[in-house]
Amino acid sequence: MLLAIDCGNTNTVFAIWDGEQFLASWRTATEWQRTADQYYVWLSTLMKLQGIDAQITDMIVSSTVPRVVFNLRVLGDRYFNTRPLVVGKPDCLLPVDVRVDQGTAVGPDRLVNTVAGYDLYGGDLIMVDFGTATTFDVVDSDGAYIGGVIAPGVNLSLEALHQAAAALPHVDITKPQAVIGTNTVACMQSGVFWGYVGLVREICARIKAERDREMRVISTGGLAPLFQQSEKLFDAFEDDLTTHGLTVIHKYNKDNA
Ligand SMILES: Nc1ncnc2c1ncn2[C@@H]1O[C@H](COP(=O)(O)OP(=O)(O)OP(=O)(O)O)[C@@H](O)[C@H]1O
Ligand SMILES: CC(C)(CO)[C@@H](O)C(=O)NCCC(=O)O
Ligand SMILES: [K+]
Repeated sequence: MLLAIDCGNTNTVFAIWDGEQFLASWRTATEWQRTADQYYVWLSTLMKLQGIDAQITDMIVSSTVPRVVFNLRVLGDRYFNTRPLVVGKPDCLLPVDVRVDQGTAVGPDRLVNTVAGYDLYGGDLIMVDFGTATTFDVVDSDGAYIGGVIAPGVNLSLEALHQAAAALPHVDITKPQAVIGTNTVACMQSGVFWGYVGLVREICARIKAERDREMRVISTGGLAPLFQQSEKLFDAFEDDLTTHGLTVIHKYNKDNA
């Protein structure tokens, strides 16, 4: 059984797969201080609750926070007797090329999204991930990652307004009733919601123009459906794109070991 871990700057997802079959996933806040023993108590409790009793034999990790990797390695070593594959490390092979400026350390989540997108949809894609940051990953016709765009995340933008301006409250994102807000919260939601609709449209249009071809736009991340419900920004939405990509990379490394 495979334990696939996707650590973002805000949240970490643990997913369990039996071959091609998805069994369960759980989400926790990302905290680099958490020890292997803490992870194990949490994880084994949830596995028991879900009735998963088979042993974990393999682990793969994608982490945008380098410091958490140490304790996840210890988790594998101490409790599952396995050495995790870590996306982005030289001993983790990728089934696609990465064509960027020399010395660039591409976020492993973006590489994993590229692999997942190519596996599910083929080439010529724009993968949009609404996480801590909103990222656009451009996938070439042969599946290569050829660069993209990093924009501030939706929640981060709202939080920045709250942090920087004394009179602006903490606000959760939602689709506003109108563009013209008649109270502070509505004004903030309008700015971020419609600003984001414009951002996604403009960036995708410019990527397509720069590539001079049609490209499919695939979205992932908890906030994607909120944007899609009002405007058709994406050709498809994938709920667990990153964990799917992790299974593809794990299999590729097994097959090419
Ligand atoms: N309707 C909604 N309104 C506000 N927040 C939402 C809504 N739906 C989902 N979310 C939030 O979206 C986030 C989705 O998680 P996702 O994995 O896409 O990004 P993240 O975990 O915040 O970022 P990262 O992967 O960078 O850590 C969660 O934090 C969830 O609380
Ligand atoms: C952009 C984020 C924060 C999105 O999670 C992550 O992919 C990252 O830390 N990237 C490193 C820089 C890059 O991808 O070019
Ligand atoms: K994510």
